[in-house]
Amino acid sequence: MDNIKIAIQKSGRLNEDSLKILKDCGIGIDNGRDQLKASSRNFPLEVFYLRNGDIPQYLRDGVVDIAIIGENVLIEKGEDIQVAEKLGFSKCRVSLAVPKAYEYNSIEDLRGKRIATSYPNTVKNYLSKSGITADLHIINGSVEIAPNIGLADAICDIVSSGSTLFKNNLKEVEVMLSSEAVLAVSPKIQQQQQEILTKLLFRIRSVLTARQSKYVLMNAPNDSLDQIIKILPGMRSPTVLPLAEAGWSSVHTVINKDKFWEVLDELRNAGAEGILVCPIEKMVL
Ligand SMILES: Nc1ncnc2c1ncn2[C@@H]1O[C@H](COP(=O)(O)OP(=O)(O)OP(=O)(O)O)[C@@H](O)[C@H]1O
Ligand SMILES: O=P(O)(O)OC[C@H]1O[C@H](OP(=O)(O)OP(=O)(O)O)[C@H](O)[C@@H]1O
Ligand SMILES: [Mg+2]
Repeated sequence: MDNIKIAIQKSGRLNEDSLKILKDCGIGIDNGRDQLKASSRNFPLEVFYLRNGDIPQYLRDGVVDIAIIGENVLIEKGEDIQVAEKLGFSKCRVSLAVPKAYEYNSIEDLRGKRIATSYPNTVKNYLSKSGITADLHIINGSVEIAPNIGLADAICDIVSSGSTLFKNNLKEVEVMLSSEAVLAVSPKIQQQQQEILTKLLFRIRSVLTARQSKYVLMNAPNDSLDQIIKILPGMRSPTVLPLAEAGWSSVHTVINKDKFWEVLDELRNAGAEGILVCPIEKMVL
């Protein structure tokens, strides 16, 4: 069987988490330093290490079959390319920002202004929805410095914690889109590679579901069991096993990791004790 070719970012913010998700899928990659191409030893997959910004074109040309890429880059350069799955890491937004001192009222304030950005199509499309055009200065990095050196009146760039904006005396005024890493698919993918992709997606989804979930165990007095079971937002009904001590049971379930803290107090008030929360490695629904 032929391999499926996957592009991942060579270096930068997506590289480590992209390799990690493949590893969590049980895909071993012999990763020679400075290698631009590597094969898996136990899955029909070949990895190409590329620049994030170049990946849409490689997908379009069919040089690679799939890729892990920032959704924001697809929106900017590859609206024709399909997303197979959102991967839950490298979450950020693409926003417009202006100097802190500027009294911003609405998008109208940007009409005819100079905007520095690496995302010209995204900005143009966003402004055009309000019938606005601006003077775009396309730069590849350190965009946030542009207003301070007199190059632009506003910027459009990636915002995550907001600390880069803060350090450069800027404020976020419009969130144009939210982004995360995604698995994108070439429009030229062949049948054989599509079959490998189906297998890979099954593994990825099992990993993503497991990352979202926790295995929770607790001891509970039998007369509180009904109440505790009602509180637990489980996959299905929890497992209840008798403890050696009469009148007590052990309750096991799987819950969404964000939900755990929400229900913890309720569980304790209902009489649950010795609550254990364990990570789950893979979860097949
Ligand atoms: N501060 C951030 N927080 C979270 N995600 C981010 C952040 N900055 C960038 N990203 C996401 O990670 C992707 C890669 O960003 P990074 O800065 O590593 O590379 P790049 O300069 O966009 O790409 P290239 O590989 O072409 O040099 C971005 O497209 C975006 O989706
Ligand atoms: O809101 P924050 O948490 O400060 O993150 C936003 C910053 O992160 C990215 O830059 P990066 O560090 O990737 O540098 P780069 O410009 O060289 O890509 C992005 O271009 C912003 O500048
Ligand atoms: Mg960056």
